[in-house]
Amino acid sequence: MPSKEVIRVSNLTFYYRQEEPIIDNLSFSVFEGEFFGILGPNGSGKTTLLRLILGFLKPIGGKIELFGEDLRTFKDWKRVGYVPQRFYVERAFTGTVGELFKAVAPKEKVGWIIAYLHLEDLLNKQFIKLSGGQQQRVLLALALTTNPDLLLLDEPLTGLDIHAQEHIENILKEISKTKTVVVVSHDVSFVLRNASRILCLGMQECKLVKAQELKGMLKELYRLH
Ligand SMILES: Nc1ncnc2c1ncn2[C@@H]1O[C@H](COP(=O)(O)OP(=O)(O)OP(=O)(O)O)[C@@H](O)[C@H]1O
Repeated sequence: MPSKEVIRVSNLTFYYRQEEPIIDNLSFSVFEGEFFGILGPNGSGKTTLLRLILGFLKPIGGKIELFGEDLRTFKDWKRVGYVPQRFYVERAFTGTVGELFKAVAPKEKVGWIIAYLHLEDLLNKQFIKLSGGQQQRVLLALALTTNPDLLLLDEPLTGLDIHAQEHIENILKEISKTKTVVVVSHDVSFVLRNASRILCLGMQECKLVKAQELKGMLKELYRLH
């Protein structure tokens, strides 16, 4: 039996300014249990695509479905976890890590995730004063508090040192055993190591490829001519 579609994007079109199309008639599906990568050069629309899937932006044309339901009527947001780019949230989170968790859910509901990601020692610290790797673990934990079936991550490794990158990658590997994971990343080797299929944005035509097919396309994707 074929896997269920967790995300279905059909003929999606989006632009901020009509003269500059960002996403043009894009169609693809993400299936249950997949580790799905989204690659593309700066400005190719990766974050925009995630924001469309999350309903923060409305498509100009086409349709998005989550768990088989049209996004326009979808309400089961507990099934979807989102880890935004760390640099975007850094200034917005002024409190301690403990306060952040308190704002999201009661202690008995987030206790498991605090233990799972070893965040106990960080609870009294201010988010802004944590290291990049620690901040990323907190953002991951916040996204996991509802125990979502689908996790969307925007550049989870950016700005982290090798040690922190390895740590986050291992956590994501573990998480992907039980959840569908969609990752936007600039780190081609990270995506190649983990994703089974990869959507490449920003080429003349967006392409959906299997990981083993990607290597031959990197020149075109990143315009390395
Ligand atoms: N709110 C906005 N208003 C107008 N244009 C925007 C807005 N957000 C993004 N853009 C433009 O849309 C294009 C796609 O941006 P987006 O952030 O989705 O790309 P990206 O692939 O995620 O880039 P990066 O790799 O740099 O994070 C860029 O040209 C960007 O300047």
